[in-house]
Amino acid sequence: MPLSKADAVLQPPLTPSEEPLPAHRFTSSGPLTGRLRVPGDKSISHRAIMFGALAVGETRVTGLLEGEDVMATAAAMRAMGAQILRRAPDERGIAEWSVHGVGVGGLLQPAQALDMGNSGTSTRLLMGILASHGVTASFTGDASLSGRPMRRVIEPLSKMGASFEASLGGTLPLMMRGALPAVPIEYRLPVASAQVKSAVLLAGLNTPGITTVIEPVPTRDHTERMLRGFGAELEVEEIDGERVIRIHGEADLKPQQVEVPGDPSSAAFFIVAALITEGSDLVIENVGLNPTRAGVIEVLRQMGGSIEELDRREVGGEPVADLRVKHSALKGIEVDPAIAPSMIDEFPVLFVAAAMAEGTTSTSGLDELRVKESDRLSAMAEALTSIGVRVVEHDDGLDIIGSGGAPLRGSANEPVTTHLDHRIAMSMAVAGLASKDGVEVDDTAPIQTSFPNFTDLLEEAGSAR
Ligand SMILES: O=C(O)C1=C[C@@H](OP(=O)(O)O)[C@@H](O)[C@H](O)C1
Ligand SMILES: C=C(OP(=O)(O)O)C(=O)O
Repeated sequence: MPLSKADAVLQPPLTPSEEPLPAHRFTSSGPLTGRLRVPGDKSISHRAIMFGALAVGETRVTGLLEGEDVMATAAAMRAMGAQILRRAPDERGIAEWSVHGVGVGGLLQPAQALDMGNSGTSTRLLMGILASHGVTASFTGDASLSGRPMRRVIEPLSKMGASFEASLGGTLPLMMRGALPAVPIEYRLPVASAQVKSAVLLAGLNTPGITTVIEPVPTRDHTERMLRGFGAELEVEEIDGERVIRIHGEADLKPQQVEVPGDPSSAAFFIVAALITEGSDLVIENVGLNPTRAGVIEVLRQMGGSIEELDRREVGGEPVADLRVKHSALKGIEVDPAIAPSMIDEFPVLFVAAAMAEGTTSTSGLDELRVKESDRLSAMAEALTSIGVRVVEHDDGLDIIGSGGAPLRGSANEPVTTHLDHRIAMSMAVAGLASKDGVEVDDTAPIQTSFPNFTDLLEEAGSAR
């Protein structure tokens, strides 16, 4: 379908700005109350655009996260032939995205390097998709992404026949050539990573035969759920405590209507903000509660947090509920490392909850946090220490000695450093709510990657100035 002029002007610019925003001071101002909705799930939004671009026909998506990471995925899929546009919001204010796909195997060679901005998910999943397309593509990214490990996908995708030229150390910028036909493999994940799992499964989509991924530790399963929803033949079996996932290649994907639930990783900032701010009683609507993502709720409850699930239902094939969160006296616990994969992005804000708890919270088994947008263990240890929290950093975790509910000191003079990491910026903003002097965050621009209206929502909920 050709784009009408009206539709065309609704295509937002998809290239992220790398301009830092001025430092912002987050301070306490009162309880968080009322009701709010966080934006759509980032993992599901990336996949909705990617799978829509690989289906034949029009996929429509509501609730899409319009953050820079997802826009980087959309720009890349456009550059390889998919038509992607945003329709004007309806009377309820809901904007719908339309993706006209090219079919599995139908992506075109991009004319320019694919700029992945800050997004690991875009990079690794697209490398998987292109591994079984006969195209050459280059990937670039910002300073944070250019430091993140890509060998974890290069290794299995090379076994499938793709070839790569990466920077020394296996990082971006890199150039790859997909294999046509690629060869199916059976791959046991050496690291608990949904991105690596997804890269191999997506390469399997256009590969003759059956590609198998064995997952010793379960990670988020949106790829499996959504690929099935788009009509791929995919089986999941549990054998000797491991998940064995098989995808049948040369698949035909059928376009879908996707409704993206609210992102539990974004909701976590507001859950912790309400738990640590006296007098808070906040409802966060429409939060995705896929069991492979909901670990943070369980851990915060173990710490004594009052988090109630209202109106449990299904949205877009995912369990969802409204969460009612009340201020609670938290206590420190030892966090079971086995729960880490189901809350891997929530540790920075969990450390803030721990800083306000009574006693010590110990965490371990978190080596993966060192290879996210920043080294999140050292970034959070440095940031929390600088606002007066007692933190002990270990190789694979942090121990945090909580204040027992007493306000944190805050950053009177020096802003905290966010290292181009949205989750460090938002976690330290939440810490600001519980501080005497407020917390100054050096650069809030990275927040645009996953939660563009974070500061506005925090203000609306009553606690930011
Ligand atoms: O598959 C995904 O959508 C994601 C997987 C996780 O990364 P890893 O697979 O590197 O753990 C997570 O940290 C990231 O935010 C999103
Ligand atoms: C790790 C994250 O994302 P990505 O790997 O896609 O950059 C995140 O959002 O916390």
